[in-house]
Amino acid sequence: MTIKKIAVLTSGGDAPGMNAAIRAVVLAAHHYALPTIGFFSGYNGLIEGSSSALTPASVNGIIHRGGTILKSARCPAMLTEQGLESAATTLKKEQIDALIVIGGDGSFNGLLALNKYWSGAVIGIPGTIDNDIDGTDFTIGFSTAVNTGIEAIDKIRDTAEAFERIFIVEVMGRRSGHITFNVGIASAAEQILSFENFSQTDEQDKLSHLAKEIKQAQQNRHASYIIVIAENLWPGGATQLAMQLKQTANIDCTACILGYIQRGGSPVAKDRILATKMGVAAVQALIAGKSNVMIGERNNQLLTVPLDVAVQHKEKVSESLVSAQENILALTAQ
Ligand SMILES: Nc1ncnc2c1ncn2[C@@H]1O[C@H](COP(=O)(O)OP(=O)(O)O)[C@@H](O)[C@H]1O
Ligand SMILES: O=P(O)(O)OC[C@H]1O[C@](O)(COP(=O)(O)O)[C@@H](O)[C@@H]1O
Repeated sequence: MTIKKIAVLTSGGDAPGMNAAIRAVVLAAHHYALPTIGFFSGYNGLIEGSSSALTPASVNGIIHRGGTILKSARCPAMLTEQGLESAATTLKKEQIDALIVIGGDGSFNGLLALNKYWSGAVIGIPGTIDNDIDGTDFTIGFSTAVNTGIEAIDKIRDTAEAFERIFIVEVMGRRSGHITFNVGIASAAEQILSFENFSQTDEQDKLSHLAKEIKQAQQNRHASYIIVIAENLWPGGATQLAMQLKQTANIDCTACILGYIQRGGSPVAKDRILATKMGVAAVQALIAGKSNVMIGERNNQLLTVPLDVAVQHKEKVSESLVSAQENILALTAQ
């Protein structure tokens, strides 16, 4: 099928670098003389027919901006037959031949579902701070989120040192520990608690182990102590863990939830460049007749990955990272 007109949208949790990806898609499409339109607010824009033509002028001056000029959303209507039919109707009405979606695994599942209602070509670009997509070493936004987490914890470390305090810092990642392990290791956290090294059945053991470790560190006059914990891991989160340490071992901890700060801000160089390469590759993949694939990058080489493979969640946080933390770097191991 010859591609004559393409559409692009951003969906799911926004990620720094999404604007850089939009820009690259629009500039590459312009280069190949393909008119492009952007749909607003994720799949809502498709269902409601909310869109705007995108030209090189529309993407001028956005490469350094966090968030997404096309806005993003979680769109429950896409989980219904009616929603999918409306989305397909809009694409047909606008005479779109190909749709590029910048988002996470949920957004890719949306593309796979849409396929049954619309025969155009679909391409995914991995944009999520969580890095939880198979077939690519990195997703757009992950590097910036990790840097933001490190910068925040470096600051927390200063006050923790001054007051000899224990902090429990909760970071994002939905159900995967890429952010937790990378931020924890790079900020020299004394402990990292994530899905890869903790299960909820270990709760009581972990609590007494942590209490023992913290008391040992206090005896050894470690001035500060930082535990980095993944969101959705400990029942009740960092605040509850701090309360339990107080109740069971009389240890005072301060809980600090980094939250959405990790999703915003200007993308670091790595995300701008990854996003730009992937945006160009997405348009080229369409021209080459590809569909139902995600653009990924492995060992610095761009590649295409079937969308149904990208969403499998088989790839985990590197074992060497987990093992280095557990056996060498954690205060426990020293
Ligand atoms: N199985 C599915 N079928 C159709 N659409 C889906 C499906 N899963 C997710 N989506 C769409 O993709 C959107 C984004 O997914 P979500 O999981 O929230 O974020 P992300 O893409 O960042 O993982 C959802 O709000 C929904 O509109
Ligand atoms: O913005 P919401 O809907 O509260 O979602 C929060 C979730 O979004 C994220 O920031 C990004 O996740 P996705 O990219 O999968 O949407 C997660 O780290 C976090 O768990």
